[in-house]
Amino acid sequence: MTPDDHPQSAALDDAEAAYLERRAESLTELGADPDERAVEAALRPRSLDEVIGQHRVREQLSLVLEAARSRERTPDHVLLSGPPGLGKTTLAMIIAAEMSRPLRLTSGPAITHAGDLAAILSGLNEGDVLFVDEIHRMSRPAEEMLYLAMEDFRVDVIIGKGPGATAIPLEIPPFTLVGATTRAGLLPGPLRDRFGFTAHLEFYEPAELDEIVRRSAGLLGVPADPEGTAEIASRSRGTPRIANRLLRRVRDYAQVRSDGVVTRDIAHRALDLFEVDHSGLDRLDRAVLDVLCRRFGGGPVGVSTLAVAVGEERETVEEVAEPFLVRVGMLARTPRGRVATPGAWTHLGLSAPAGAPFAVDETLFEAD
Ligand SMILES: Nc1ncnc2c1ncn2[C@@H]1O[C@H](COP(=O)(O)OP(=O)(O)OP(=O)(O)O)[C@@H](O)[C@H]1O
Repeated sequence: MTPDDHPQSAALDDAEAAYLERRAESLTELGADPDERAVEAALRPRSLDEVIGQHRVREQLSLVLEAARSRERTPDHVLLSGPPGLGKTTLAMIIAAEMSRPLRLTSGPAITHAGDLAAILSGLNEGDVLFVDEIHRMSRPAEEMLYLAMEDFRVDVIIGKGPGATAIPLEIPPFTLVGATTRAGLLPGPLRDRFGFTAHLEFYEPAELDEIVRRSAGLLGVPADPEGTAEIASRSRGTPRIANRLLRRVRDYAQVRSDGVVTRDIAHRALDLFEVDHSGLDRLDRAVLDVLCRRFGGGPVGVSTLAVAVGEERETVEEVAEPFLVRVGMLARTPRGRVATPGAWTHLGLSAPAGAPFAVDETLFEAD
């Protein structure tokens, strides 16, 4: 099925195009190339049935939506958390499509004043789905306004300042808020508690990524053999967005340097060229491990220091590189800072010095 076959396609495409336009600048992986963005949009699953992996979340969400449909009520508010590129925006779009309702999209950093939020909320119609990306970055006053809106479908708009200020209550039609965050831990308890359904998206297994790459290759009309897609999947850091991006780069390589077919050898050569290694680590991942091992003897070292040492924003190291390195067992978080595991030393082809943290006291490490 092509994206255009889907009944909600037109409505989604408008919302999606406008939203992606606004956040293009911040999507470092996607760049501002309109063609790349169009391809990314075309590859998005349009219904829960098309979503690959995340079986539990899919099943839970399907139940929540079906129950709401049968009661003819708007579904409970939904919080989606997990590292970038795992499908939070895609799921928000699907929630709206499955409820046959329009999706309104905004993001936490765009809501700097409570008034910004009041304007968005007052423009909603009954049953609309409001997607707030990076919800943990909303301003405090807006957050407090959102509590009331989520619970009572009402906000108090404050007119004036100081002792003369008056609160004017404003009714809002019932709506569903879908919040997305890479940092669920940063959400204040009262906000988290107001979501009726919370789902944490996990990194994908290689077999699931392989299915995603095969589906995307099919949609893009890229001829690929099974070993070729498996090679791309195994180097995609457990992340569908990266899998799709690597597929596009391997396709480029296959077209320019070969006969256009994605084989294992072509994928191998292309990904080496783009500095994605066999475990899927990219330049930033390797830089983090390199600095940690070579400069700080394996740690422990604070994440801010690590970020400065690799020349990246703290958020990027914390939200992009770190979760993957923890997941593949190369980095651990401890109360005293980040430390390299034996796997990190092996990956870099180095041997851990006698005083490296893991050799000293394993009880230092937190369970997660
Ligand atoms: N389960 C899935 N099955 C197939 N493709 C997927 C799946 N999840 C995500 N994708 C693909 O990965 C791309 C990235 O997904 P999406 O933009 O929803 O991620 P995200 O979690 O919202 O990331 P960010 O927080 O960085 O915006 C989508 O274009 C889609 O094609």
